Amino acid sequence: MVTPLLPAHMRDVSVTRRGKRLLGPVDLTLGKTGFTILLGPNGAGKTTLLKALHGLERLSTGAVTWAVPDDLARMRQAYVFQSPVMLRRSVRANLGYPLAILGQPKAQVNKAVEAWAARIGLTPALDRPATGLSGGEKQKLALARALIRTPEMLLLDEPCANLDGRSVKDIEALLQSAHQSGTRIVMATHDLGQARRLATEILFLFKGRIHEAGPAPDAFDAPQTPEFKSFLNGDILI
Ligand SMILES: Nc1ncnc2c1ncn2[C@@H]1O[C@H](COP(=O)(O)OP(=O)(O)OP(=O)(O)O)[C@@H](O)[C@H]1O
Repeated sequence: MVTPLLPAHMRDVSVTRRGKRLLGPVDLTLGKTGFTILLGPNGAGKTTLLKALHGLERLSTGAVTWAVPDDLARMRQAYVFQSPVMLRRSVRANLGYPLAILGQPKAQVNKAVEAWAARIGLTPALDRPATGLSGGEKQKLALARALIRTPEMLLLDEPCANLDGRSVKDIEALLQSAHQSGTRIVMATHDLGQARRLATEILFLFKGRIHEAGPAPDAFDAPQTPEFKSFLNGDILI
């Protein structure tokens, strides 16, 4: 039997750069299932926390541990950046890339690519350069490219920033479906409506620290900290 990736633990994690603490100290356990939404004002440390979890940030103190060794843990996660990074190749090559580097046979890669292209409405664009897609199309492609190898954990940094309603709806549907299929999701967003629609669990960050953590309906209905209350009221936190 394959050892599950989760739970993951952040213990006393902090990130300091040029004398400024960007994150922490943070203690956090991510359970085996759930859709965690990271909320917080600009500069609260959401991106830093996501990167620290994925091993992209040098930690100043503490450690992130998974139920499997770090190198295996990394391979079983996918990270979607706020601005999607496209290979200067076709949509087909972008979508198939994660499977191709795993050495999967071409026919199998093509089958998966075509199924995912159909799901995200990009079948007609398969042989066009990915760099020419619209913002919404690029973000859907980035998400499909992350999901094509069914990661156990998906980390997303504001994947819907600057997208129109149609694209947001499509991306949320893909995320809901991945969550229902068992992918553990941690996602930063500025959009409270989106957080209410998607979250099973909320983490509210302010000045690099977690101020609120808990099940989503409770956190929204009865916020425990003055900072999260103010944030939900739309106040400007400084
Ligand atoms: N490499 C770095 N060196 C110095 N400061 C940094 C570095 N990276 C990020 N910061 C600062 O760290 C703080 C936290 O940034 P982070 O991007 O994690 O916040 P965020 O909550 O994701 O913000 P936003 O919602 O604006 O994306 C910010 O004040 C940012 O300017």
